[in-house]
Amino acid sequence: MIDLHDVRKVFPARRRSGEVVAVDGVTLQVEAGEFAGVVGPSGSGKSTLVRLVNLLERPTSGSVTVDGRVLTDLPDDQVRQARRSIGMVFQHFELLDSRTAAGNVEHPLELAGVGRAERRRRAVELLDLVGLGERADAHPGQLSGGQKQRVAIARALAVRPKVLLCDEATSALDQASTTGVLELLRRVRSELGLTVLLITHEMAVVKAVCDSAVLLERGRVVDSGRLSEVLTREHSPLSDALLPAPLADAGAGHSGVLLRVTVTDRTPETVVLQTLIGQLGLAVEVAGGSVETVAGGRYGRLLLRATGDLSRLDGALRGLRDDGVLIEAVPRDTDAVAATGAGR
Ligand SMILES: Nc1ncnc2c1ncn2[C@@H]1O[C@H](COP(=O)(O)OP(=O)(O)OP(=O)(O)O)[C@@H](O)[C@H]1O
Repeated sequence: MIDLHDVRKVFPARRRSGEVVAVDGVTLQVEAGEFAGVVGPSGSGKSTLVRLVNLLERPTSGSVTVDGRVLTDLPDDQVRQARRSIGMVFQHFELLDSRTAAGNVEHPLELAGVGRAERRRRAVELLDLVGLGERADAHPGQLSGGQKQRVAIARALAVRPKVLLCDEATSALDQASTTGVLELLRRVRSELGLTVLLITHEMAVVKAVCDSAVLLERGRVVDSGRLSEVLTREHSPLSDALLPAPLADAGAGHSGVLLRVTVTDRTPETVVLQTLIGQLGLAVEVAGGSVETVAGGRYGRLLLRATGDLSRLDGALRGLRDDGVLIEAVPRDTDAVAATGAGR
């Protein structure tokens, strides 16, 4: 549904001479119906990338294809037309203060030449869909942040887009509103069969709603994949960003062996504990880490400390790894560094 090929965007630098390469040769695909996230540190090119998808920014080079149309081949007037099948939601809502909630939702329909009665009917329907049917006549100043974002989502859906772009859509919201807006986005994605591309700097947002994610750094894709696959990787920039490593001092200064375990749906920690405690008779404690539910599966990273007769441990670890369990002993004299992944 969204296909970027070797896209590059170069801006003239704002406060100095020279250029800024905001997006540097990005190739990515988002399938129809997929909920994809783009994450990365500040300045990594996320906002620019999302604006390249609907050609709010024209790429310096490379191609952008949405729903089978190569937007980068189209002249500006046809791009404006094509943009109608792409909705966009912004961090700060960008609602018109002078208009009511319904008036804001009607706005893109007005621009598209839809008649008054049909506009109103559609606005009421969409405000119902986002749970704001009762507030159709409220002005943005009378609505909470979460409600304003719901109006903005209804407005983005007014022209029946196939693709919804979300630029830090929950970054200005408190936790409760964030949860509500993310649930709404998931629901409209399913009910309307949308493809969603969401950019965020918050990993929790990606874990809550995305099927797949792309990690950007300095305008380049450094890692990507479906979450259910990324989270089963022992070491990767994206899996490290999504699953926090155990605390640095979790294992320092203690006896026994520290073991780092990546928990996945297929290899739950019970398999490891059964081997270490049940078969080897070791005492095992959790020295750090967490396990959470992401994309419908259980994933996490645990740091275990095993004590007792360790003579058969190496063989047992080999057996576990042969069975697909992601487990490794943390080298003794670099416990703390290795446990955080900082030594990599
Ligand atoms: N219109 C512009 N003119 C010049 N430089 C720009 C322009 N837009 C973005 N940049 C630069 O491009 C780089 C990427 O910016 P962008 O806003 O896309 O990153 P980001 O990952 O969204 O950052 P943040 O999370 O802080 O919003 C930055 O160095 C930024 O200063």
